[in-house]
Amino acid sequence: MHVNGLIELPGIGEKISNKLIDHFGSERAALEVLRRHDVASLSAVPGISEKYAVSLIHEVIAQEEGASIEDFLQTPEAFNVYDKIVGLMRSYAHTSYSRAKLSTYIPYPSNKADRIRAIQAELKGYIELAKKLGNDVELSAALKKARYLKEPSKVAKSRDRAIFTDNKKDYDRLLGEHIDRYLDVYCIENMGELVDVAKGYSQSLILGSKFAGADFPEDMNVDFSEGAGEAWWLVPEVVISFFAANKEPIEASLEAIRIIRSKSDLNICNYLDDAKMLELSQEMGRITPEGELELGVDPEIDRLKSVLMRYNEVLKAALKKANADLHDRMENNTVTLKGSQLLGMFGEKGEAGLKGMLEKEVAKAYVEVVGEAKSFIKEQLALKPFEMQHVDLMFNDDIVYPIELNYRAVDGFKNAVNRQLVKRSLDIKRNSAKRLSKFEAVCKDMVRDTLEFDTYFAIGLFALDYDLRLPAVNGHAGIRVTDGYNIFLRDHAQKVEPVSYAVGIKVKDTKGERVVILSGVNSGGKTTMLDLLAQVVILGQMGFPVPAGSAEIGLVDELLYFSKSKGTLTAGAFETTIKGFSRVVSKNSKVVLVDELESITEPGASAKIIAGILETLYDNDCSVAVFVSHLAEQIRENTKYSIRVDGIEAKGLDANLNLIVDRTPRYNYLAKSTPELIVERLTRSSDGDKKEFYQKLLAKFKSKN
Ligand SMILES: Nc1ncnc2c1ncn2[C@@H]1O[C@H](COP(=O)(O)OP(=O)(O)OP(=O)(O)O)[C@@H](O)[C@H]1O
Repeated sequence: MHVNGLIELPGIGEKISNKLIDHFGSERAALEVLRRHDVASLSAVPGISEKYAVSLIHEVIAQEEGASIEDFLQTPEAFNVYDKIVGLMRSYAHTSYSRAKLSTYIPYPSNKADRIRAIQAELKGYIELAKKLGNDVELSAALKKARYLKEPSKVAKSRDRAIFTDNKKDYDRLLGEHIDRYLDVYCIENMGELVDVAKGYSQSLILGSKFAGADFPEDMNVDFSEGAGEAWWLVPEVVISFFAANKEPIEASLEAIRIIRSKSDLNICNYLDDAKMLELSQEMGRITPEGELELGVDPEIDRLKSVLMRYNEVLKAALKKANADLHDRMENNTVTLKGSQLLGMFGEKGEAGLKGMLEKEVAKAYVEVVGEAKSFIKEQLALKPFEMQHVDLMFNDDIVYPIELNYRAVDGFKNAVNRQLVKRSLDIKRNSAKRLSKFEAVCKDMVRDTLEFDTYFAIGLFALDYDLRLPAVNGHAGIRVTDGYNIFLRDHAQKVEPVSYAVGIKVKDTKGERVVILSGVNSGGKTTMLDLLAQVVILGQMGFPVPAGSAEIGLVDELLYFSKSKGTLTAGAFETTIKGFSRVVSKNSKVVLVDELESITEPGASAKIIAGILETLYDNDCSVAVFVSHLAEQIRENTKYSIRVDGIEAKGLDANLNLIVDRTPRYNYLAKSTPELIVERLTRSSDGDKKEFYQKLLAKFKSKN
């Protein structure tokens, strides 16, 4: 892009520029978004609507290519046709990225013939691709989930872990990499200091060899980096967070690429071979969108997690059962006291003696019940011997009833399990982060290319659905449409009749006249024909396929489309309209389409004005023009130029006396007007005096022709 700074672009003031820099992080990043024509990212900036984003991209294109959409589409009606076409096309996009991006394609002027042909060449492949992949529901589902990758929300700083380096160089590097956003980082001189500071953390990550082999206190959890302490080792959760936050679009892109490659010849994202695709998708399958490890990745982690989740409920159940069992066992017990034992109660040892004696009676049952409770806990939580040591401590050796748990021991148990989980998760996350970290840049490219694919694929699908074909493109202004149809008629109830027409290009029965009048019956399809020609010019000059069995366009620089005015204009509006027509004077090559200009004023004056405009266009070698008018004869009377008149004729009346219209214009033919046909219908459907009267009127028409 030739634009060096945001502020150089029209439409971007200081306020917007700051907003963009703020949102994208730097001016460079913002310019990159503009350079990519990425409307979707641009319109995600607060305060920037999609419409404004599209207009900014059009400015960028104007700077890059020296071609602006306003230069080509010279009238609101021309814009309207463009907007409607793009609107139809957008409905074929699967992603909001491509939907927005489709609005950035513009019709190019004639000096961009190479660009137009290059787009045509690229689209040719995508039209073929749409035939192969258009009905693939899996591809469509995958593409719908693709979207631009986002930065993950910030990972919270860990209070459990800290990094200790033994040298200033590593320390400065870590700060430079902003690792201190996620972990405390220390540069430590000696062992004493290290042990002192490390006390505040449950895990100490040590970089450098100074402390290797040193005697650390037993309760200190130390981890030595084998390498230079890269991000994946120090803060694997940060590396993983990017992939976790973007799990859906990354996996969707992988799936889309897999389908595209397996069902077509397109080697999309060729920098990612099948082995790498497999590795990436396996790694992605191991993490959850929250950045945790998926269930099943490591059975030990699953077990530890399940222990932490269920231990409370299992302990409660064990306790309840133990108390019930003890109660049941003792319920049927009777104790027989010998007389001496009974008397002993009143002796020196008193009640204590009796309790000691009774304890023996309960002890067996108590030990058995507690033993069963421990086994139950072990079995339910699948505990390991080391964890069972904590469970042992939960039960009192001395008999108490009801049996109670020692809650300090329960806490110790929970902490021990948690420590194991944290350590093991860290190890496994490090492995994942190490493997994933090499894919970060690749993922960005891959998702971008998938979204770009969807943009062209949408055009391919649109072309397939509307049966569009690439036109032949040549240098001199002209349009030929064979078996064309107006795409805006698609949803009409009537069957669309294909039409053929040419202006500025020689076909049978013409001399390739560039400026013509199109006459015809009311509702014959004249406006529909002008719309079709506008569609062909716009799509053709975008490098896109057009709605015709075959078509040829001579490239021009401007399209001027003027639709029918709603009635006679006031003097002021009339003046404005004529001023609008003064644009035809420019020497630029152009296509001019005008619908019934006569209705702006009285017929006599209109015919003179139209004749003048036609002469001006006639004198410009590189203009083509189609004027729809009912005043063909009067216009011809007002000019010495030989202007071709074509006509959409009603061939007559059918058995029900309805008009039979041939929608394809007949060259060099002034079509009968509807009034004449109506008089003919009245003649045929009446008799007697009335028939005679209608015949007389009809004869007037005939004599005029
Ligand atoms: N090729 C076609 N196939 C099917 N229907 C068509 C075709 N062309 C036009 N029509 C239908 O005929 C009707 C009249 O078309 P249109 O408005 O283009 O005629 P018109 O000649 O411009 O009429 P008017 O002289 O009243 O302005 C519309 O409903 C349109 O959908």
